[in-house]
Amino acid sequence: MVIGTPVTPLSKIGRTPSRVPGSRRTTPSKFREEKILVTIRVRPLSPKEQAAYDLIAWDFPDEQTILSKNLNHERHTGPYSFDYVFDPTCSTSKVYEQGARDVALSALNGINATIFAYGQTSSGKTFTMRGITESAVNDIYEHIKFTTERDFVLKFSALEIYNETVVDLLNRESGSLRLMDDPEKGIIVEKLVEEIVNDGQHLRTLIGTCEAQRQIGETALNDKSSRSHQIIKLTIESSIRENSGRVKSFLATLNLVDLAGSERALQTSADGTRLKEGSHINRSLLTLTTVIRKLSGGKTSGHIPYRDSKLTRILQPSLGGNSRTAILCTMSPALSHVEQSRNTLCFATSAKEVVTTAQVNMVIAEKQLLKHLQKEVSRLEAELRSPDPSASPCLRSLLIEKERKIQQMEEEMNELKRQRDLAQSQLELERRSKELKGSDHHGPSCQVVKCLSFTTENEQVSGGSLSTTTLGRKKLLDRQAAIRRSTNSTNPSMLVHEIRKLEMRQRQLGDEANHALQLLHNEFASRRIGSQGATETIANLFAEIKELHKISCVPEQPFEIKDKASLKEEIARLRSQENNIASLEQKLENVQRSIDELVMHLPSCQESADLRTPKKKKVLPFNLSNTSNMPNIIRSPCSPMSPSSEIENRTPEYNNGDSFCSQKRTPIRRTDSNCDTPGSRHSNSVNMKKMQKMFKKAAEENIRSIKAYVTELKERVAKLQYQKQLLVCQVLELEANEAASDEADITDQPPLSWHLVFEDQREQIIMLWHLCHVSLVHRTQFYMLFKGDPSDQIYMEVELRRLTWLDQHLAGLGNASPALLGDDPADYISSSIKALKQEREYLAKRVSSKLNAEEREMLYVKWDIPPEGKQRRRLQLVNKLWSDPLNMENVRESAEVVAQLVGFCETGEHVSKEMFQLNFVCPSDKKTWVGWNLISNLLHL
Ligand SMILES: Nc1ncnc2c1ncn2[C@@H]1O[C@H](COP(=O)(O)OP(=O)(O)OP(=O)(O)O)[C@@H](O)[C@H]1O
Repeated sequence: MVIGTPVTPLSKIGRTPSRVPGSRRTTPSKFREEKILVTIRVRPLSPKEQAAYDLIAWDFPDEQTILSKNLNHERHTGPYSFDYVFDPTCSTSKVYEQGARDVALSALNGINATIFAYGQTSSGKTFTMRGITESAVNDIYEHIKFTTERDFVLKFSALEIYNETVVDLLNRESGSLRLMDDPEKGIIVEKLVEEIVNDGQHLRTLIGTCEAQRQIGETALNDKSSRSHQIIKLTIESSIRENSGRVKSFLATLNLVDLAGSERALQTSADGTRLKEGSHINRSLLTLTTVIRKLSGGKTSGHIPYRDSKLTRILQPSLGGNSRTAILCTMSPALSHVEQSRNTLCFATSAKEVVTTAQVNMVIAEKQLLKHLQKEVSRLEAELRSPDPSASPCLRSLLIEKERKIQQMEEEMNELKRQRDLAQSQLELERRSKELKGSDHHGPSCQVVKCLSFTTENEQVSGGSLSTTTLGRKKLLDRQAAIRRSTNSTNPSMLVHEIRKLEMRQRQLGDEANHALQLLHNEFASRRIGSQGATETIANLFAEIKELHKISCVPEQPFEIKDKASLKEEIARLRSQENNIASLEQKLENVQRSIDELVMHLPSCQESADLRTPKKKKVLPFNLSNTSNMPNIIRSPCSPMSPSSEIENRTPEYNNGDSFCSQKRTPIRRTDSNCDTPGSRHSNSVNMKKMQKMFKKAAEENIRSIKAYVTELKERVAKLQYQKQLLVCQVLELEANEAASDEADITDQPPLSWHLVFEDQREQIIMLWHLCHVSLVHRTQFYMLFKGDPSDQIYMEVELRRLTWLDQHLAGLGNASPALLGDDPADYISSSIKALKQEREYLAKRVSSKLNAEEREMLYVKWDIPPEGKQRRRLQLVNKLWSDPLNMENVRESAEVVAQLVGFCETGEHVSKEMFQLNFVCPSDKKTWVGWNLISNLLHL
């Protein structure tokens, strides 16, 4: 039978706290107050009593109550209530189970316990205690047998108090032993032999020896009357080794006390020695009764006469002290002993009011540990006050680590500052450009982000992530090129419809580019400025734009898709378009470069303008009064987003009839309209120098404005390209679905090659997560969910595309035109880094609750985290998570740890693949994308 932890009935919990004599000997952890467990055992009538036709004088209406039968027609005695009342039929094992076991086994858990039998002579104390002791010994060894995680040491000692003399029952020769007050341990019996118990049998032998040594005498009531109080003391120490390596020990004593019986000299017919014994017995029992009575009155201070007898001195801790206590009161049922029985019941009634305050006793070693820890704390405090790196290697390495981090942070700050300065200057440019554009808030710049433009394979990516490794970056550049090349798809009608829409926009872009070029041409032609080179450049640009227009011109077709063959045709057409888009991009690049060249020519323009002053006089469209309207005059051409009504060039106030300025939607016509107008004639009277200066300024601004616009066009083409790629992703998804029903479709994607592709893509994704400061939780979820299953293909592709795009965006932030980012671009990166930092802090808080001590320790050792400061270690631990994108071991372990910290498992109980949905909705809809959200929200995807 396995012995469980003893439990005290709630009803036993007392109210009155009491002093704890003897509690100083060990380190108590917590104490609990409870009343003494008091039970009554009534033995059967003895043969002698039966022979004398004695009657049973008591009734037992229930298990808790006893009352007299009123056989002599006297008044009723009782009823008396106790924790249990055992009638003459009850076995000793039942008495043990209900009246002693719980208390006795407390000693196994470091709580002192005392069980004693009290009663009139010959009432059955020794009989009962013998059975109790035997059962307790059995239970204790049973418990030890099944509690393998703890080491137990049992020590045995025994004494008797005979005629107020304490005698060692294991060593009678030692004579009378003295009682001593020990400040730590309370009352101790000097020189009392304590023997270590080997096993249960050894213990039984020792108990037997003591019984044999005990003073027994024959009285009229009992042939073998105990003439002394016997106390068997079992000290139980148990130790357990905790995870921390600290040994935790409990120490408690179980006292098994068999008191001598109270007796009446008359009844026992005692004389001589027996009379003397009886008088000592009675006196000590009287003291015990007094002590119990006083304690039961709730007295915790004041005089309690413990010292009036050796019995009460020794039992002091058990009576209202640091002990759980059970008193078994035995009585004869006989009518002839009813008076003594009443006394016993009175004693029991008092005893049940006594409250003890038992505590779990930790072994003194804990105090030593505490002292040691205090010393350690003082030492560390002193070290912190005057850090001496040479004194502690750990501290030194921490300092080095800190310095390294500070340096790294400084570098990051410098980089961010650099990016901020760059962005500020770009913002300044944008501001000026906006001033020129006046109230037009609907132009393409409102919709487009500069960074959408793709880099070529050979192009250097500037302003990229701070911790990019060359290897990782090179792979990503390769990937970007690969993405541009990749187009393989089938063609559902919906997608074709989408693609056609995009193509329409593409055509519009071509138109706008054309307009831009014409405007540029007109600017130069009408002013007759620029060199021969500039004229040639413009001519070339025209040709290119024409070409561009031709490319993007797709004949309108109905979108209806009839069968699979036509789907394939459409896809094939799209594939051919891919190159056209690339070439469109290239051409816009050329346009931009050409414009750059023209801007370079501006100083010479000024010179030539000065030289041709007389001619210019005739053609100058401006005078001083219309400078405020200049932004309206030199606005960019309309975009598909801009309503035509907003793009008209307003007529300057003072030149209402000016043909140049009054043209609507067609600034080109300015060249056709002769500047020999009333306005121009009026300008002849204006100071020529001032006009020249103004013209030069206007031309400059105009060209810059066109340049900015072409940049935007380029961006929009890039975005178009990206949108097309996303559509291709969707086609891939459909293909994957189709594959389930049509195996032939996947024959060109053998499992082996997919596996290799998967590994490659995963490495790239991991690197991109790192570069783009993507949330660790997102990384972990994705990593755990997608393990290379063929159905993961589309998810991998999409994740890669998203990240590639985002990475390009971040890399382009440093040199992109501000194009309505609105805020400081450096903020985007820093806010992502900040979000990641917050996420790490959040994870650090979960380390101690989600990882057990062993797991933590293992990771600390594995990741070389010095043993300094719990909190610091946790933070260092989470800082190592997902910190090395090239180390797949680190990646795998990081994913496992983060999964454990946030509490999701590989089976995807809390996450699903659908979370990484393919329809490219704004990622802000996804709850888990902490870092990604911040960035992508800003991109207006
Ligand atoms: N519950 C019982 N069932 C049967 N016999 C019992 C029971 N209790 C006691 N006896 C018998 O009664 C007699 C007296 O018991 P015991 O010696 O235990 O009394 P005691 O209270 O210890 O007396 P004393 O104080 O004189 O030592 C013994 O012969 C014992 O076997």
